[in-house]
Amino acid sequence: MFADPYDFSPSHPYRVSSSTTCPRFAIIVAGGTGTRMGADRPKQFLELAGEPVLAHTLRRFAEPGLNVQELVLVLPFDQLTTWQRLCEQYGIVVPHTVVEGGATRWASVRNGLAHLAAQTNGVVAVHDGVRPLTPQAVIEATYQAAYNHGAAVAAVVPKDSVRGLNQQGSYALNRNRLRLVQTPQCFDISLLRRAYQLPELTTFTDDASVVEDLHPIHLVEGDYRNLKITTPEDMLLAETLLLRYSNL
Ligand SMILES: Nc1ccn([C@@H]2O[C@H](COP(=O)(O)OP(=O)(O)OP(=O)(O)O)[C@@H](O)[C@H]2O)c(=O)n1
Ligand SMILES: C[C@](O)(CO)[C@H](O)COP(=O)(O)O
Repeated sequence: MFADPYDFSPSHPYRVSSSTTCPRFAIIVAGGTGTRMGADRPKQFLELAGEPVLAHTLRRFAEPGLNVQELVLVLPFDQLTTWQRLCEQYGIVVPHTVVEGGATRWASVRNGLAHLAAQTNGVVAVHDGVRPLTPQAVIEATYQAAYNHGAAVAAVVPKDSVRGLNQQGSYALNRNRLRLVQTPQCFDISLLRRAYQLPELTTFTDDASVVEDLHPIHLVEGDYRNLKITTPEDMLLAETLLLRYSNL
């Protein structure tokens, strides 16, 4: 269904050293306000199974087996002390660096990337702070695939039928030729930096859409449990999944 993420052909330009020695970084974007959630605070701070959503997400990337060197957390500029208080209240001790976000997701990623300006070599993952259920295997496979291909994104096959809209009404789309895109989205760090030096477009919805004019995007099999908390019912679903799958 997906191209093999472990393509070890010797000629690939991105395979310059063994993947275990290639530095890994992560930018967790949590600079949004959560308008669609409609809660009394940004959804990344809501309590999910006893902890803020963001604490679950950070822990996924702090797993020792992943070997992530630096975790950059992007927050709304006016919520830095809120997060500091939550860390104290819930005893969140995952090492991370906090960076102020921007007006759009694109601007938040760019700020996170600016913090990694000294890093010239390695793979960087960009991940939504509101995806607290990403399995380790998906994170590892996406880092690996970016090491092998330069740019890799987790995605799943749509489960529902899909229709496009036209002047007459709507028409059926072949869902076997479509993918629903998730995060993490992992990139060679120099490639991502080049892409984020270009102007922001209104068509950008994720990092793959920022990079794709410069480099092909390799798809890695994602996971249906890797949901993005967007509207209130997602909180119920996420809580159920977290309790059911404690060892994702
Ligand atoms: N200026 C922004 C906007 C979004 N994000 C982050 O990007 C991820 C995906 O965005 P989305 O689910 O749309 O979050 P919000 O923008 O907070 O939600 P909404 O669109 O409903 O306001 C979230 O982790 C969000 O915090 C960000 O870092 N900076
Ligand atoms: C990046 C993303 O999570 C991939 O599915 C998604 O595009 C974010 O979209 P949103 O418009 O910020 O909700």
